[in-house]
Amino acid sequence: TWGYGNDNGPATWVKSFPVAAGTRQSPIDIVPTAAKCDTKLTENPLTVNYSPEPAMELCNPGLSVKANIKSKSVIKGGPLEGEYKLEQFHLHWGSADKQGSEHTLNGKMFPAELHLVHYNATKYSSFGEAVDKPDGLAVFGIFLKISDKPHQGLKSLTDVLSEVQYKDKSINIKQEYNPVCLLPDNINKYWTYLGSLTTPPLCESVTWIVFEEPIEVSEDQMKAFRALCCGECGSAPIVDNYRPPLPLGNRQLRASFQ
Ligand SMILES: NS(=O)(=O)c1ccc(B(O)O)cc1
Ligand SMILES: [Zn+2]
Repeated sequence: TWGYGNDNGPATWVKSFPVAAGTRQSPIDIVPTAAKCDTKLTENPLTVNYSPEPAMELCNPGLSVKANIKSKSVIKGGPLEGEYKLEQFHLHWGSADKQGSEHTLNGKMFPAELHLVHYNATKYSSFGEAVDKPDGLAVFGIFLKISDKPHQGLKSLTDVLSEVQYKDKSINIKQEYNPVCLLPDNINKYWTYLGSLTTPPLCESVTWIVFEEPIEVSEDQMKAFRALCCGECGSAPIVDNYRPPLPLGNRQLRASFQ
């Protein structure tokens, strides 16, 4: 099956998933000077209405770490038509701080990138129905950068990652958890473009919203992600689970700010 190794990594995915060679693939390199500031985005601010998740499920599907959301947490506005409901969030990270993010900023990689995955609940009745529709999904991309202080919101998760170290392990976070704690302070400054899932099946169904402001995490928190395993005890660590950027082609990258 697909992965991030030499024999099954991003360059091989097109064999089983021809859309990998499509015209609206993700991630991309974000070049702020090439983005068009669109006042329609500022006039219609992005609104986030997240709710606390009691007993949030955290799992290790083998190539990342993922939290599944059951409560009604929704977003709308900005580039979105209708209301999009949070389905899950997960991350991509590197084996070292010099790499790990999927989107890049003027060619620069961040140590990690957090994805909050939403589906168009106005038009579709489930994530599964929305996942392959051109207006089906909206994903928040949030860059992580290293600081000397841990990220408090992520700490509830990084402190228990050892309990989902191996593939198919899952736990419930006892303390109720509101994913709003994962967002940067300023969500009014973002870039948006039409793209895809960054892993197979690579569906071209995502309106990407990538925030300018990173969230700050500690080196110890990065080490906790890098200690997760792809399989059972003794299997390789989950690291470098990122797809490198694809050409923007003739897509328009829009900015919500000057
Ligand atoms: N990495 S991503 O946010 O583009 C993403 C989200 C969901 C799925 B999926 O449900 O298969 C795959 C990739
Ligand atoms: Zn992702």
